[in-house]
Amino acid sequence: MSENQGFFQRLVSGLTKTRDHIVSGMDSIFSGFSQINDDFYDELEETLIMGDIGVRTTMEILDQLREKVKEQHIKEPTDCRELLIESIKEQMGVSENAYEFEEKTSVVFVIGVNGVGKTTTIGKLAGKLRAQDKKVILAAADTFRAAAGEQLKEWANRAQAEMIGGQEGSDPAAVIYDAVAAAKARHADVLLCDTAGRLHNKKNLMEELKKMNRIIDREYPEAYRETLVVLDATTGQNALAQAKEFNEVADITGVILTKMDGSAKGGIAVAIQSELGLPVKYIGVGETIDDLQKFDADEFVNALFYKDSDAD
Ligand SMILES: Nc1nc2c(ncn2[C@@H]2O[C@H](COP(=O)(O)OP(=O)(O)OP(=O)(O)O)[C@@H](O)[C@H]2O)c(=O)[nH]1
Repeated sequence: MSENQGFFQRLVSGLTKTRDHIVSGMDSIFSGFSQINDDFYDELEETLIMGDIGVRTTMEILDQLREKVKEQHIKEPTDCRELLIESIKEQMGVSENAYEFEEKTSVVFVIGVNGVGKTTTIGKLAGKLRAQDKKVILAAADTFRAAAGEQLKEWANRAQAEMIGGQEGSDPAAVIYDAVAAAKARHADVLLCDTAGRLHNKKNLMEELKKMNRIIDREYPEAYRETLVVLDATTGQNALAQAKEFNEVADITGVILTKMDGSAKGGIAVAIQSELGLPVKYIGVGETIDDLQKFDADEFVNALFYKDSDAD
């Protein structure tokens, strides 16, 4: 098995629950109807919405499908499968320069509510960058939660990255200041900042992020900037709502969706890209350091719909 195929198969197995939830339902509609009629479209609509693809996106996908069916004089419901896959891919678009920060001297803020897998994700990302021989420094600026610093330290050790901060209750802005000084002095490639992304006080969160951003603007203006929000894919529509709220308080440049392996709600990746215009950049497909994958919309849809072979 080539490395690429292995990667695809891991994605396929990570998406098992989502596939069972969305694709099996759709396939039974394709085979269960003998003609394309309103009921057929209604059932597809329900399955897509239940699959967390989002209401607006579902409507657009179905409008496109209707158009294509008409244009191409399609009569058989089973012939709609490929058209539907095409439409889902079109909804997701492509984002350019998505991974530029990996190549540049950069500062990456990572935000997200408790328990979404933020610390684990930062550890995985550090591991990924270290594997590319990058010098990585972690800033433990989530200073509210007890043990957050310790947990991050464990990941820093695992990834062989340095960590700055970690004192519970210290000022996050001071941690960022120290971390920037360290990043400059040690010529780090990427400074990954774990921040306390608490949404229950949006004003405070906004102020805190602004303060940290001002420090970087002043002390490290040459650094490339990235703000990633971590969302738990098992929470479906709730993850979409969180992304929306974070987007109101910060200039989010991308999303990391965790726990795709345990989620039946992977369709949320489509909704986040299509409804919010936020690129999903990585997905978490397990708990170990290697379980973070770059997100490729085409590959994602292929892994959902063509589990046995490479669709390209
Ligand atoms: N299956 C699976 N589990 C994951 C994934 N990412 C994180 N987890 C697990 O989710 C749990 C929570 O992860 P943490 O990294 O502690 O979450 P957090 O968001 O940092 O939480 P706080 O530090 O409390 O804000 C841990 O048990 C992780 O192992 C993933 O992609 N797949």
